[in-house]
Order: sequence, then structure tokens, then C-alpha cells
Amino acid sequence: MIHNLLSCQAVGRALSASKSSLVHSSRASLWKQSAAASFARRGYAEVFKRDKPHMNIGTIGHVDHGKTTLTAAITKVLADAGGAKFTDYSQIDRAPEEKARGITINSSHVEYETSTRHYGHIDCPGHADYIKNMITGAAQMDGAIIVVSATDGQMPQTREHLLLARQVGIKRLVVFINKVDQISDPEMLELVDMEIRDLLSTYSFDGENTPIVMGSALAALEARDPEIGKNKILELVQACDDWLELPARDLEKPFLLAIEDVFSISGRGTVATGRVERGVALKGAEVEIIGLGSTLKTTVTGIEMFHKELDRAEAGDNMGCLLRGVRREQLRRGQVIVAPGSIKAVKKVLAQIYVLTKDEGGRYHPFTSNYRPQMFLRTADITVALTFPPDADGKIDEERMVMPGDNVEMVAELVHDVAAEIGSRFTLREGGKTIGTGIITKIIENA
Ligand SMILES: Nc1nc2c(ncn2[C@@H]2O[C@H](COP(=O)(O)OP(=O)(O)OP(=O)(O)O)[C@@H](O)[C@H]2O)c(=O)[nH]1
Ligand SMILES: [Mg+2]
Repeated sequence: MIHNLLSCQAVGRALSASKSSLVHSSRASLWKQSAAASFARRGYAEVFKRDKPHMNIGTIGHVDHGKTTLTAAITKVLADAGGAKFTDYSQIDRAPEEKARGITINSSHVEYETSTRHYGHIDCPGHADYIKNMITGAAQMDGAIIVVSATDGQMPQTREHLLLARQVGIKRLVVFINKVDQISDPEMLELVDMEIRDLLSTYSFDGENTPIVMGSALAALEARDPEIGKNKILELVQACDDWLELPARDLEKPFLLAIEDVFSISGRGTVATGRVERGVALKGAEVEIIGLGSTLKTTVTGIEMFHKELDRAEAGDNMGCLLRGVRREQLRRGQVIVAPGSIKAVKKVLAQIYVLTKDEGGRYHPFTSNYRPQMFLRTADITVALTFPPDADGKIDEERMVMPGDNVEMVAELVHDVAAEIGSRFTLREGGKTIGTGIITKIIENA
């Protein structure tokens, strides 16, 4: 019974995807992905073999400090050890155009393996691309290598990328002090080391214990001076293996499903459908329904997926979830079904927002304080009021303007409460088009 509803939904989804709505099209592709993943699990398709844990990292840091050279150097050194395919500088900087959530981000992905891990590595060509990538999570980084040129030391974008790394939830970094071939005074390097440790602590990273490797990416790439070249790349990669922590896998996280649709099935009860974002749902499990004014406690009495009744569903699956003693009117798209106590509803948050340019399909004009677009967070669609956070004296700048293309920190007050946490990502839309994208960095007020 539920499965018929699920297939109707899939058709509906495909239809709305054709309306070129960003939100819907990404969801439609998720549906396909999850279906494929599910088949793979059942043995219908070959599962991608990966015998080492995978982690996504990338190079961040100020313009010209050597991020792309380092990326190429890592692939070169590891290619010699048999753990990568060498990707030359020119191949990385001629990055393929990647469309992510409607925003064009030029970024390049390379991959390599160490003895213990498999890494996906992202390098963006420009500062604006780093900002967009980090805020949208287009290629999520679980950890990062911050590149600092020994000749310049920390620079504005070093600081901005550190701040963003912190805000998007990256907990640990490894530092590569580059271009040491141009420094003859060892005291100078000591100074850079001290300065970077201070800076890391300022942005709440572990300044004392973070590994700092000093070398020359160019020397490694050009296969000369191994003591500052190749050997330092190997040391850097070892530091990544040892210091950067593997992210928790979605399956190990507490259960969360964002409700997409609700049905009542006569004789059985109320069914909510949606995709399991994380964790595992078990038949008989206690759950909470959070958001849009409600916190309900109930029990999952049935799980249906791919035309079958099952006892469990897991991250990536699209499921129908039969809930005990809940009336249809109590459930709405935008709420989440979660493991009890794992997430709360919020009313007011601090967020880092990237405002799309008109070329990216965004606004033509700036906006000021108290701008009220729609916030799309998971399946929820809520009006928000955006204001600037108060300055050190508690004053709010009402005159300040936000231009298309800006990256700003703003306070978002939600008209209805919604389940969210630090690190939750959202898009902002107005009149049917996406005008911005953001990430929650602080919860100011719970519902
Ligand atoms: N002397 C010296 N030059 C280097 C080293 N590493 C990189 N460079 C040079 O520094 C310049 C910038 O290097 P990139 O790798 O393009 O820097 P980037 O950080 O990727 O720059 P953006 O992507 O534009 O932000 C290039 O001319 C490199 O050849 C090094 O170890 N020593
Ligand atoms: Mg570059």
C-alpha cells in the first residue's frame, strides 16, 4: 500500500525536477542515487571496492601561496609510491566546471592513497570558489591542509579560510609552510611557525599540537632537493594520516528523516515518507517528530521501501514510515522524524551566507537589514528575517548593504521553528529563484 504512494511521489518528484527547481532537481537525483545504492547493497550491482577508509580533504589558503602546486606535488610523490595517478599543475588549474546547487564552482578533484587511507582532495582556483565551496559544501571537506607561504606569512585569505573552516565544522587542519626554498634565515621560519600556531588558536583550532610541515611544493613537483621537496610531502601526508580524524559515517549517526509527504492509510494509520539522511530506522523504534510547532513522541510501527515491508531502513534509503497514534494533521512536510533527543528545533540562528551574483541566477540588487526571503532547510520552507549581528558595542548597522557575490554573517529569525543544528546547510530563495546559500554557525534561540 505504501509503495504505491512512494512511486507516485517519485513521479511527482521527476515532474517537479523538470521545472528546473534547484531544490527539487537535487532531490530527484538523490532519489536515483539512493535507489542505486540500495540495489548495490542487495548485490544487483557491483559495489565500488574500497578497502581503506575514505576521507575528503583539500588545500586552502591565501592566493598564490602554492595550493595547486602542492596538490600536484602530492599526486606526484604518491604516484611514485604507487598510491596515486600524477595530476600535473596544468590539469588541476584547468579545472572542470562543476555545478553544485546551482552555483558554479570551479574546482578540481584528485584522489590518492596512503598506506592507511584513501583521500579525495579538492583544490579551487580562486578565493571566491573556496568561499562558495565551503559554504555550500559542494565538495565537503572533512579536514584540510592550509598552505602558507613562508615569504608572506599569514595573509587575509589565510584568516578567512581558517574562520570558514571552523564554521563549516572542520575540526583539525594540517599546515604546510611552503616556499621555504626562498628563505635562508631559519629564524624567519621559526617566526612563521609561532605566528601560525597563534592564529590557529585564535580560530579555536589546536594551535599547540597541529602538525606544521615546512617545505617546497615546487621542489617536490620538479623532483629536486628531496630534503625540502619529496621528503616533506611524505611527512605532510603522514601528518594527515595521523592527525586528521576520519568523519563519523552517516550510518553511525542518530536516525534522521526529513518528511517529504504525509498520507493516511485507512485501517493502518499515518505514513510519512522521505529519505533517511542519517542513521538507521528500526521497526518498533521510539522516535520524535520535531519542527513546525510540534515535538511529538511516537513509535515506528512499519517501514516500507521498494514495494516491500522491511524491519529496517538506513541512510540513503527512501522510506515510508508508519507511525503509531499520530493523526495526519499532526504531520507536515518540513518536520523531521528523529532518534529521541538527537536534534532540537530552532527559532533564531547565526549563519554564514553566500549571496549569489546575478550571473549565478541570483539578485540584481543589494539588500539591507530585515530582508525576508524563504529559507529551504531539508524539506522545510520557512520565511526568515535577516539582520546583521550586533557589533562590539551592541549596535546593529541598519544601513549596511549586502551585494550579490558577498559572503556575510547574518542573524536569521525564523517565522516557524525548524529542526536544525550547527553545520546545517540551507538555501535562500525569493520569487522562485535561489538567491543565496548558507550554513548555520550558531544557535541563538531554540523553539
Ligand atoms: N619558489 C617557490 N615557488 C613556489 C613554490 N610553490 C609554488 N610556487 C609558485 O607560486 C606561484 C603560485 O602557486 P600556485 O600553486 O598557483 O598557488 P595557489 O595557491 O594555487 O594560487 P591560487 O589558486 O591562485 O590562489 C606559482 O608561480 C608557483 O610556481 C615553492 O615551493 N617555491
Ligand atoms: Mg590554485
